[in-house]
Amino acid sequence: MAVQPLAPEEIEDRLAGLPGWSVDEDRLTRTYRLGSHIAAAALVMHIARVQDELDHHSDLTLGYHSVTVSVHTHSVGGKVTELDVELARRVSDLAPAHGAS
Ligand SMILES: C[C@H](O)[C@H](O)[C@H]1CNC2=NC(N)=NC(=O)C2=N1
Repeated sequence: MAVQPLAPEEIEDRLAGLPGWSVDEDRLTRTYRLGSHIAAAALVMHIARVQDELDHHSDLTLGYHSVTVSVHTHSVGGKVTELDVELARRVSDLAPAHGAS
């Protein structure tokens, strides 16, 4: 079955398992803080590799000591789907190894 937008209660349920993440204007988002700009850039690269693996891509904003991840699903008109939740879970799993918080 094709991916479908999640209902508001489904999004709340998924957010309960994704500490630090929130939904803003139909985007699943989190900002990570890192110890240096290079550490932040390395996190961006790691996330980019996972995104190509999943064939699902967030917008990544590289700051001085920060990375902001913002994702929705283009193919359903920019709503939050299970694909976004899966990417958020993958990012949550890999971020601590970068010292991200
Ligand atoms: C052809 C390719 O599978 C699609 O364009 C993928 C790529 N990455 C994507 N990323 C996101 N966030 N939403 C999509 O609908 C999407 N579609």
